[in-house]
Amino acid sequence: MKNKAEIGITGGIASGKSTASRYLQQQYNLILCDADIYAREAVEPGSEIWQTICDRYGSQISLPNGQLNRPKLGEIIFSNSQEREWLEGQIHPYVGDRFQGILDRASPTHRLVFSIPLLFEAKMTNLVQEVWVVYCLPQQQRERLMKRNNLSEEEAEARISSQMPLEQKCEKADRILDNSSTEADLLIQIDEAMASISL
Ligand SMILES: CC(C)(COP(=O)(O)OP(=O)(O)OC[C@H]1O[C@@H](n2cnc3c(N)ncnc32)[C@H](O)[C@@H]1O)[C@@H](O)C(=O)NCCC(=O)NCCS
Ligand SMILES: Nc1ncnc2c1ncn2[C@@H]1O[C@H](COP(=O)(O)OP(=O)(O)OP(=O)(O)O)[C@@H](O)[C@H]1O
Repeated sequence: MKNKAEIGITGGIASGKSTASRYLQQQYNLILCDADIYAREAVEPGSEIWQTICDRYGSQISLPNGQLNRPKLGEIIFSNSQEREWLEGQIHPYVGDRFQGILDRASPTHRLVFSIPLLFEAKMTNLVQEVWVVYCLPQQQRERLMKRNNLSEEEAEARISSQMPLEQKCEKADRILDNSSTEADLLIQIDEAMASISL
C-alpha cells in the first residue's frame, strides 16, 4: 500500500497533460493512472451512473449501442454550470475511489503518476506528493483545443472557462512545466525535474 502517488499532473484542458504524463510513463517507467479513463469507465453502459445520466437527460444522451453521446453531454454541461456540477457530483466520487483503490493495492516500490485534469477543482491534492501543472498561453490552449476537438472558438472558450483559470493553478503548483514552446522543450523540462527529485 502507498499513501500517495509520487506525481500528480494537472493543467488546463489541452495544455499538454497527456503529452507530459505519457513521457513520464515511457521514459521513466512511472505507472500512469488517468482520471479521464476512470471518468469514462464510470459511465460504461449498464453502470449505475450511466443509468442516472440516462434518466436525467433521456434518449438524446445515448447512442444506438448504449454508449453515451459524449459530444451531446459536453454541449449540455459546458453551457450550463449547474448541469456540469451535477455530473461532476456523480463522477468525481467514483474517480476518487478508483485512485484510492490503486494506492491501496500498490507496492511501496511502485512509482505512480496520476493525471487529473480537475485535481484542484475536485480537491484531489491529497492523493499525490507533488503537483505538476502543465501551462501554455491562453491563446495556444484555445487554438490547440479547437484544432484537436474540432470546436468553434465559442465552444472552446466554454470548456476552458469551466475550469479553474490556468494562472491560478500555477500559483498552487509545486512545479510548473511551461508548454508554450515546442513539445521537445516540454520534455527537456521533465528531464530536469526528474533529475532534481531523483525518483
Ligand atoms: C463532458 C464529457 C462527456 C465530454 O467528453 P469528451 O469525450 O468530449 O471529453 P474527455 O472526457 O476526453 O475530456 C477532455 C478534457 O475535458 C476536460 N473536462 C472534462 N470534464 C470536465 C469538467 N467537468 N469540467 C471542466 N473540464 C472538464 C478535461 O481537461 C479533460 O481532459 C466528459 O468530459 C465528462 O464526462 N466529464 C465529466 C467528468 C469529469 O469531470 N472528468 C474530469 C475527470 S477529473
Ligand atoms: N508544445 C506543443 N506545441 C504544439 N502542440 C502541442 C504542444 N503540446 C501539445 N500539443 C498538442 O495540443 C493538444 C493537447 O495536448 P494534450 O492532449 O497533451 O493535452 P491535455 O492537457 O492532455 O488535453 P485534455 O485536457 O483535453 O485531455 C494535442 O493535440 C497535442 O498534440
